[in-house]
Amino acid sequence: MTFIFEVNKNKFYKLKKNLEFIISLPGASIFSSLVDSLQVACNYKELIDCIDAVIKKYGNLTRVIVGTDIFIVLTKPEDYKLVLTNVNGNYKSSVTQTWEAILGDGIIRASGVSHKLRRKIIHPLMNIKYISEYITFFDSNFCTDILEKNVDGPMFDLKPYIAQYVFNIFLVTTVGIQGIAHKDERDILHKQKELFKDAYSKVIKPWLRLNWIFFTKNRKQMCIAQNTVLDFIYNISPRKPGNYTALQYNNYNMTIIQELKPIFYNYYDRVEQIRVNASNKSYDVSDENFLDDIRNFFAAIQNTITEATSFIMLMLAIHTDVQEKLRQEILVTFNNDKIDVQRLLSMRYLYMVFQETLRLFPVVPLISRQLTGDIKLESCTLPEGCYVMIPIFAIHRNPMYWYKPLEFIPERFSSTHHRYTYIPFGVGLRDCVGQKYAFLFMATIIVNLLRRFRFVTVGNLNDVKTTTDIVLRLQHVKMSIFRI
Ligand code: HEM
Repeated sequence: MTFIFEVNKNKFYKLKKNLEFIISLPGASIFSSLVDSLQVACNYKELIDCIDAVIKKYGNLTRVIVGTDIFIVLTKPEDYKLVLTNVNGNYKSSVTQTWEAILGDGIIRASGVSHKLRRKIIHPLMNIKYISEYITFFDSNFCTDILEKNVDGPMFDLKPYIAQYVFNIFLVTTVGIQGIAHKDERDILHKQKELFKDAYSKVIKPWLRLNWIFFTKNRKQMCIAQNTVLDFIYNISPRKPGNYTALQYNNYNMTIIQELKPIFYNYYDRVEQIRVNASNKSYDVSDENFLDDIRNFFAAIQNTITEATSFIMLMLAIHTDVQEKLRQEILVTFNNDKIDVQRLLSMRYLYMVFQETLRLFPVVPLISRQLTGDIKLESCTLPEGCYVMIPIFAIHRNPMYWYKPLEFIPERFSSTHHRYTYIPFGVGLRDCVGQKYAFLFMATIIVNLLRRFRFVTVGNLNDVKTTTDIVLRLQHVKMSIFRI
């Protein structure tokens, strides 16, 4: 009894300390934060626009309410660097609970020892040496061949074509499968997208988390969507947990590529090594965790690369001078040769275009944490238990750090900038493990597209329409293509 009392007293004091700190911060009143939060929930405002407006008004270290939680927003590089590189800033915030249907207990949501172990396994597998082996798969004619029917035709949406290509490359590089039955592909991608939208809705409209009240048609659809994606992952996984049985066994028409060691085969070898060597048996990756990590890679690769490549292609179609300059670099570097990593990495202008697009359109626009201990900043101490948000989108468009922040100027990356004002892949202990994979894959697509086609669109940067769920997305990528 005394123990329970002590534990609750402790919790109460932590909460009190937390609230007192939040209220002491300069910024909008809790009441007006609540009004902003309701406007987002009712979709009168986009979350990232709302956060942007709050920061513009109140600056660094302010507060916003998202759903049921109050977040402290950090925009000063020195401050968020201290949080993201501190072990007390290693836990994801409550927001990620709503991502469970998409990510399960995979590495992106995991915390503590389980996260540390899986990151230790995955991180080395994503270095340039390993990723270079996948270049021959990134570099396929399929990427350009599927667009042939649109040459000299009317405007069309490029995004579904990129999504189809990314799906194929995800399969071959992670689990070594080529030639999946195409009838399922659209359905799986569509259901994954619905799950993303649903997870985001639950963040900003917390009442939707009460599944038992809202067991509506939508909830049933989400259960079907979740099971479809899980079944797909189960069917493609090289290892299957004993206690999971696919609802539908899809006998995909697939070929296993023998000459390649895909990411999750390497991953499993490392798990086996740990099992043999570890004296502590709890230091292990369960088969369920293994499956969830494939599911996380599916979500990460499919969504970030499809959206980021779409943003780059749209920027090139709007800024035809940049497109031409990049094409010249591509022709000088490769002409019609097969793509290799050394030459890809030598292309400075391509890298600038990549960086500038992710500055304006960071496909992961916000990151958040819940602190597991106090963190001392220069101006104050963030208390244990508080929620912290780092608005990458707003930081990348802050005029204090960027000259003409709303313009697309790849050349700005020809000179150095403050290391922590540009963070599309996050920073510190949980930064993106897939950044090299992302760059090499996207760079290969762009080289192949630009040396075969010219891309043209109508409108300018102000006409670009985005939406956010967990990822920043383009609504569509309408353009025409012509042969070079
Ligand atoms: C343009 C493409 C991408 C962008 C902008 C991006 C961005 C990010 C960001 C900002 C984080 C940090 C999240 C946080 O701190 O809470 C992250 C984490 C992560 N990313 Fe990416 N990502 C991209 C592509 C990829 C790809 C292609 C993969 C897989 C091959 C991947 C796998 C991951 C994983 C597993 C994590 C979690 C790392 C951890 O928590 O330890 N990402 N990504």
